[in-house]
Amino acid sequence: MNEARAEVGIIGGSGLYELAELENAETVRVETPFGSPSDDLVVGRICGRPVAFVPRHGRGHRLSPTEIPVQANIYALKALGARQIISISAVGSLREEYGPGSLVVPDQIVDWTKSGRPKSFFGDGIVVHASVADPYCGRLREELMAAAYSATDATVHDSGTYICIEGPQFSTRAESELYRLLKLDIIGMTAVPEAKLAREAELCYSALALVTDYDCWRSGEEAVDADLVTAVMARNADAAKRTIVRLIEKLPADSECECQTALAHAIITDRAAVPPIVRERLDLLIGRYLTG
Ligand SMILES: CSC[C@H]1O[C@H](OP(=O)(O)O)[C@H](O)[C@@H]1O
Ligand SMILES: Nc1ncnc2[nH]cnc12
Repeated sequence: MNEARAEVGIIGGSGLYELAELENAETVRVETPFGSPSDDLVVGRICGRPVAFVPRHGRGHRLSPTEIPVQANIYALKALGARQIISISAVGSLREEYGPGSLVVPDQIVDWTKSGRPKSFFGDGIVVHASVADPYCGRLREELMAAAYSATDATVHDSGTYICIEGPQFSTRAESELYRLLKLDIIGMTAVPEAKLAREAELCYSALALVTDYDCWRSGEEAVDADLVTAVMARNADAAKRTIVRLIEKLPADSECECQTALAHAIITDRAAVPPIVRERLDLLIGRYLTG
């Protein structure tokens, strides 16, 4: 296993494929029992704190939301030592008040994915039922909001439900209207299974969502397309980067959190029945719960 080289992991989304703020940056290739991450990771320092970065779609945006090796990305960040993850995403808005250019720190997720993306590290002889009632870390959300307020002039929304669709197509107008009727706030294609796997890996996980568009529900507005998302992200990526730097600058060094014991009451399988090969594969994630 790799040495602990990161405290914080950053997952970059559409429009955020590099993090120039990382000092003494070094590229590292990490292999995991769940395959290769989206791309090489970069480890370095921000405000003296060790940080690892991975672009979830790969450099050059080669991976569709369905193709992202999310298990490998989360596992690789944990293997490098990260205990907290900040996810950066472009999202569409389903509400008038969440205008393009604003930032949202979501607090809930609705999973509307359909392809059967791998959503758990577990199975093959071990059953783990983690709670994702609150899929984002409350403590890290507070830190992230404070950082966004103080480091940017953008409007920051302190809550929002993110509906994760399968993609890669954007929604139909009827779908977009349906999501609005359901009182959902923002829409994207990547929060699932990322948030769920971070919880299974007992990592604190919070997201900074950058609103790029009004999807296709708003009359008088062009329906979203990829070029629009890219253009708005190009204008707003700096706000995300400033927020990350401020967050890391202020982040307490010893943040104890319940996310870090999320599986303490989640493993239902008789420990004696867990196959040795599964034990070995999951050692980094749950080895401490399988001893004895
Ligand atoms: C480029 S538009 C659609 C694309 O953007 C969002 O990605 P991410 O969450 O990684 O910023 C959305 O989920 C889609 O993957
Ligand atoms: N309208 C939208 N739908 C899904 N994903 C998005 N990412 C950015 N805008 C989006």
